Amino acid sequence: MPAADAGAIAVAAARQAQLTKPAGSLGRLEEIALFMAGWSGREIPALDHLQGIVFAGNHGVAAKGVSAYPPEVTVQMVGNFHQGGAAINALARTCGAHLTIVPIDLHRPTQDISGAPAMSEEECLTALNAGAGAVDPRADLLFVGEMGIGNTTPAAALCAQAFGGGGADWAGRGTGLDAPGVARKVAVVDEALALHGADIRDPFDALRRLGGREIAAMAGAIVASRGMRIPVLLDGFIACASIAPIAAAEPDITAHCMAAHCSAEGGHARLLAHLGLAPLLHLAMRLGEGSGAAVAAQLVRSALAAHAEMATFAQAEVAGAL
Ligand SMILES: O=C(O)c1ccc[n+]([C@@H]2O[C@H](COP(=O)([O-])O)[C@@H](O)[C@H]2O)c1
Ligand SMILES: Cc1cc2nc[nH]c2cc1C
Repeated sequence: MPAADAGAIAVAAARQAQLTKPAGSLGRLEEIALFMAGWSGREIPALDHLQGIVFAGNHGVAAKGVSAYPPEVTVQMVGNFHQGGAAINALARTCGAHLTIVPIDLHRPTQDISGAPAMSEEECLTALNAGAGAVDPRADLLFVGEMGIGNTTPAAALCAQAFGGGGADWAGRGTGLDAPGVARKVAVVDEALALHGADIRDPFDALRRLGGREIAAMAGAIVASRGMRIPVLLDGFIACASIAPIAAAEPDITAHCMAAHCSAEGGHARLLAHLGLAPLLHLAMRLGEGSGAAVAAQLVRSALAAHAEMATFAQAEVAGAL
């Protein structure tokens, strides 16, 4: 897998040091500019092609009463995405993202993970490839998000499998479950782990048994982006959980990723800590759809604008540090 361009980072850092501000005073905006320099290979990175992808899938485990909403909302929200009426449509418009909607076999939910593998090998591979194939090679930044009623349950199971712990450590309220609902969800995650845990051989097998189509697709998109040196803004709990199986085996896989935000979903902060990612925002969001990533994309724009447009001390004839 390609690494960031250390030469471009060094040149961009030298530029940062000359801009008219106390050294380091733009804080994480400076880090973002250097991160983008590393993955674009340019001293002054552009953000001309921002792509957002929302993958959608349905989950057999939703029949177990693990969501506050019915599964038909998934296909209905995909309709809303196509009509431009969802939160992500508004947020993508305002951050200047081109939005790609990728529903995957919505008429065919995965199997309930507490009783069977979610997908066959072929189904999981198809979903991974759908994710990889949705990435626009011209993108200079990608954000990934999802829609799938019930998907915080497989996401919790993937986290537990990757980083240890059980349902109680990783299952949260999702779309707004009450306490008995969360207790059901904890039990379902633990059943899935008991059924599959010992058989899981590798990250692909974890995604196949415990994941879902939109989850595997996000993993495919994240890995494909790395191959193309496209940096990625990860959205919430489910988007981050998609890469957990691979990250547990190969921590460097998220080197081209930034965590857009820490969602209100209980396990997300813990998951980000395991991934070694410091979220850009804490907004108590828990929507999914790539919505937190679209908001964070505005920060990337701000970071790159300052990096590209500020005068140097010499240009502005401002005295440097003592
Ligand atoms: O992004 C998050 O952190 C997040 C947290 C909670 C819920 N969601 C969204 O809500 C759905 C999953 O919640 P649930 O309760 O149906 O498992 C799915 O469509 C996600 O996009 C998303
Ligand atoms: C309405 C609705 C919109 C969503 N977007 C992402 N997950 C969602 C879940 C629901 C219920």
